[in-house]
Amino acid sequence: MPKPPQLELEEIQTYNDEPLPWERKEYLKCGLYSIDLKLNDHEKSLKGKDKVQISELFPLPIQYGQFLITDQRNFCLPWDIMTAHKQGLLQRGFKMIKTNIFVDRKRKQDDEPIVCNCKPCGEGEIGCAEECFNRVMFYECSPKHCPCGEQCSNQRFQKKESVKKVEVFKTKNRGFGLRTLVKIKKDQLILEYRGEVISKCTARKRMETKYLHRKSVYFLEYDKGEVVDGAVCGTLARFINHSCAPNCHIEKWRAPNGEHFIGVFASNDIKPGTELTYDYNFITFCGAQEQKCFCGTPKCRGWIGVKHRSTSINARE
Ligand SMILES: C[S@@+](CC[C@H](N)C(=O)[O-])C[C@H]1O[C@@H](n2cnc3c(N)ncnc32)[C@H](O)[C@@H]1O
Repeated sequence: MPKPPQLELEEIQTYNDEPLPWERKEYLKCGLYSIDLKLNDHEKSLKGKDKVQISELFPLPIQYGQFLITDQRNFCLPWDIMTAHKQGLLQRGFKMIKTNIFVDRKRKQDDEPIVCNCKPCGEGEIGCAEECFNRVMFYECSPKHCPCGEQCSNQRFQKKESVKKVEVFKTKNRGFGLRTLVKIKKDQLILEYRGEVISKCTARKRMETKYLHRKSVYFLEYDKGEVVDGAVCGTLARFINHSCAPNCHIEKWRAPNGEHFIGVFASNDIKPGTELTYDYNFITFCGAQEQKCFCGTPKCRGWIGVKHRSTSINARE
């Protein structure tokens, strides 16, 4: 059996904003441990340490605890953690997450799903193709309610049908970028852009504090008054750079519970080894102001972000 890599417990993320109960739960679920999130007396006594053992944060049962700590077993890291580790993402303090984290409000739970009028199809046929009115409206069908059942092809985000073989690489002058290792077809969903869903007010606060000296910004408009922040956690989509002549674009799809899926889609067929890019200017990329563009294409406009538009976080409120 191959030896599992030795993972250092990561540096603890600290958040200055007082967390709400569901936010704390969501962070813990996603493995983002923060000293500031745990405020009982025992945890407070741990403050000031750079690194904390998980067993210190969650005291283990008396009889079983010692066994859990000392027992050694081989294990295989899950694919996404392993990939992130190999690409050095863990060291950069970035976590992959499976769903968005809602920081300033609760996730919507039971919105009335919109059901299409497609006819159930025979075995081997594809349901909810181009004519499906949910698809036309950029709504994903609900697995529980769609008349096409298992054959519905309009649940790409929910079925996580993204391109798995992509790779983070270091560019010459634009930080890290993302490229595909496989052929991608026009209109294919490449990746979901996930992160923390925050209000524009929180986004502005973050810009003025913890992101003040950061060169890279990871905000993407989620809904009216809200943005997805992919800086601390998200998917590899947050490594996609801007280009004035891009090969991808962003689409926003409605989820059956009333939330949204933000996706990076292929604008044309893309060959393996090609860097993935989209145009930040055609979607609100709050905060990415006055950055020089180094996309290097003949169509380059010289700047990325919202420099020449009145859509910054401040201007919108
Ligand atoms: C969403 S991040 C993209 C990933 C980023 N390059 C990284 O290393 O994490 C956006 C940031 O990447 C950089 N960037 C993206 N596209 C660029 C471009 N065409 N020219 C210059 N910088 C770019 C800018 O610093 C921008 O704020």
